[in-house]
Amino acid sequence: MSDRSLFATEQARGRPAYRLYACTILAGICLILYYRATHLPATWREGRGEWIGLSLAELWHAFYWVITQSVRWNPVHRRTFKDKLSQRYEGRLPNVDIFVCTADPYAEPPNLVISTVLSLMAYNYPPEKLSVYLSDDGGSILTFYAMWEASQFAKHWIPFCKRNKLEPRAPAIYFSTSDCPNDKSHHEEWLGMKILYEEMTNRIDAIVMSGKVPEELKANHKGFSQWKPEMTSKKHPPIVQILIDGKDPNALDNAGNALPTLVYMAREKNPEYHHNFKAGAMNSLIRVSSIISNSPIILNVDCDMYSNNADSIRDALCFFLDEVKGRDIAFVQYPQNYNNMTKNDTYGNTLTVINEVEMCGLDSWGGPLYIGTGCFHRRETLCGMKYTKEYKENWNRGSERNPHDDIRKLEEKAESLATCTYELNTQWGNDVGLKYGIAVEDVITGLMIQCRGWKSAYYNPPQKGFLGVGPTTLAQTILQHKRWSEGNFQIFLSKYCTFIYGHGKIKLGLQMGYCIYNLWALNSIPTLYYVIAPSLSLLRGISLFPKMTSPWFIPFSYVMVAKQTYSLIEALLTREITVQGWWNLQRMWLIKRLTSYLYGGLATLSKIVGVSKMGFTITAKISGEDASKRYEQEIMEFDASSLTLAIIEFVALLNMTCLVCATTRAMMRGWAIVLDMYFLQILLCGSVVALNVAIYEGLLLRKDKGSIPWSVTLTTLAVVMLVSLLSRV
Ligand SMILES: O=c1ccn([C@@H]2O[C@H](COP(=O)(O)OP(=O)(O)O[C@H]3O[C@H](CO)[C@@H](O)[C@H](O)[C@H]3O)[C@@H](O)[C@H]2O)c(=O)[nH]1
Ligand SMILES: [Mn+2]
Repeated sequence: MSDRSLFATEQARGRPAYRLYACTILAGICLILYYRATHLPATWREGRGEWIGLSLAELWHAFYWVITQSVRWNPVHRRTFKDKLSQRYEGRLPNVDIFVCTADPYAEPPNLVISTVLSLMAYNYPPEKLSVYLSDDGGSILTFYAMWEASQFAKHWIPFCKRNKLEPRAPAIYFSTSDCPNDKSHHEEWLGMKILYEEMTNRIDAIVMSGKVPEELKANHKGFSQWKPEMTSKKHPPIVQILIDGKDPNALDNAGNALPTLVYMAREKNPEYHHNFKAGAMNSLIRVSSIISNSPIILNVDCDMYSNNADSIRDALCFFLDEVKGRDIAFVQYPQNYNNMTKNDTYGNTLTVINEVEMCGLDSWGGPLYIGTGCFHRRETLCGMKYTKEYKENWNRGSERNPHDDIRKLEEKAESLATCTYELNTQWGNDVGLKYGIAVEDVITGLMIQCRGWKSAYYNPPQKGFLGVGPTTLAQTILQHKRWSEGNFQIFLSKYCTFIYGHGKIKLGLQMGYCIYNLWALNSIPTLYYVIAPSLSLLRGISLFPKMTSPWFIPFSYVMVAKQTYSLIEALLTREITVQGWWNLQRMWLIKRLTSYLYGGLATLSKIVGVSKMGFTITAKISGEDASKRYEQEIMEFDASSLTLAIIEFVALLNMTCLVCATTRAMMRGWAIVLDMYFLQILLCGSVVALNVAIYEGLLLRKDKGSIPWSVTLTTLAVVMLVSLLSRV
């Protein structure tokens, strides 16, 4: 590492041990496959069909396991040297634009949005170099009103944060988690700020509830006049309002310092033109910002992802400004962390394994995926530039506006860049900007950037950079993962399939890494088969695994036990997952495969044959009081649709039935014989039952609103009985 480096890359510890372990698993898997191929039952009555099915499922799992090794082979961790950055660049730090996306004032309350916006405006960074843009896909005057309030409150909030070095700088979070300081001098200031903040949020809440902004308030800003009664969220002209112009010498906070620029944008909406969801919003922001601030660096966050670390911009710049290793870095991705997870993470939403293990592994092959939020980009690479050795960034770039220019004229020009027709017959959404047509616009865009020769870096500091709101019910979790698995599978089936499109452009390890997610959807069928066929065979008295006394028993049991043990150790080593949390993760692993991935896969296929169109269901950021209480108590909320629940319940009840039958048989015939014949099958079936205890509770024991309706329980029970009987004929 040279002295001038602004960041360091370190290899994760324990790799030789891991690789040794991986080799033993690989050997075990080969033996299993060999055994399957050479011990095919002679007749169909003896389970030949099930055997073949099981072999195929195991073949798939073996392949998928190999794919997942890419990200565990050589993980790396990054460290930054911010003091060196300040020493060398303090006076000439580049301008930074920040893009925040919101889409619906009711699903994403304006108070949540502005708390995020305020946290970003208060970064520990020269305010005159900072511009924050909000894209409002709801085109709502309520959100605009909240933004206007935020622009006023910022004058108090930003100096308060900087003076007291607060963390986090999202007021909603700060005031709900910190207590009033004891010493008298700060006491008053603190209380005053809290009251100011609460009065503002109360005003905003009241206006959001009433659904309209009172006339006398509209007089406060010219922007309100842009809204006309006939406008709806689906049909309205483009609106751009510069709420704070950082270039205006009079735009100062109450300590006399400059303020960051703050811009509200609602791109034009018209049902006749497809708006391409978040990708469309981002592309409009790229254009609108290009004439207002045009900074070389763009940070992109979702409206719920507030800044939790005031130094994140400086950290990210350590990567970009490193003269040797930073030249080819296109984006710096932070992990997606949530602030609303319970201790044992009922729905396995913390993404800890992805954040702490897999992203670090991807980083060693050329960089993590772009995951849509908490990501710093170079403007040029987002706009389609290819990497060449000669490329030199112009860090001084920024719009050369005259502070006395007519702001309304500038806004009008910006509005003309955010119309529905602007992109017609252009490369926007294709080679320029974020890519359209794929449900995970972020992943595909990042992949295309990497295939143009760029790298990315993953930065996961101990003080988390960004925190957002994760799903809090089963239905939301399933829905989010359906969108993700659908979009990822879409990539795999398109011409952007990493093995083809990425071939020769990105490393094989990275191609494999992408496929971990691209192939989520395909995991559903083999998993479904694996939790049904062996259990049904158990019921029928067909043995599908080697006897306990056979030497082949060893590879099977080794792979099963060692993989689970490793997964538990990996989880515990992150220090963020409890044992109970790991167990919940295993349950969700099963549930996601049986629902999200299955539906995601089907949705992709139906889109390819043209039956359905792409959608983007926003993840809810608020939930009812009753449901929130159960969430806090870590009680599962079975609010998913009946069909979704039916699959989970079917698998749970079927395995229960099979386990009961096997136990009865063992009691009649003697445990020794039955265990020898069926040990692994019973183990598998028993594990599924153990994982599903929470489901049985929801089905049979609980009576609260979050439990499973009796109609669904009875229907599934009837189907399970029918299937069990039929299978024995
Ligand atoms: O038409 C739309 C739909 C969504 N959004 C915004 O997109 C963001 C992400 O939506 P959310 O419902 O929170 O989805 P998540 O599943 O939490 O999002 C993850 O996955 C998405 C891709 O599926 C990425 O775009 C996100 O950045 C990533 O956080 C939010 O800020 C929305 O306001 C829009 O701006 N316009
Ligand atoms: Mn989100």
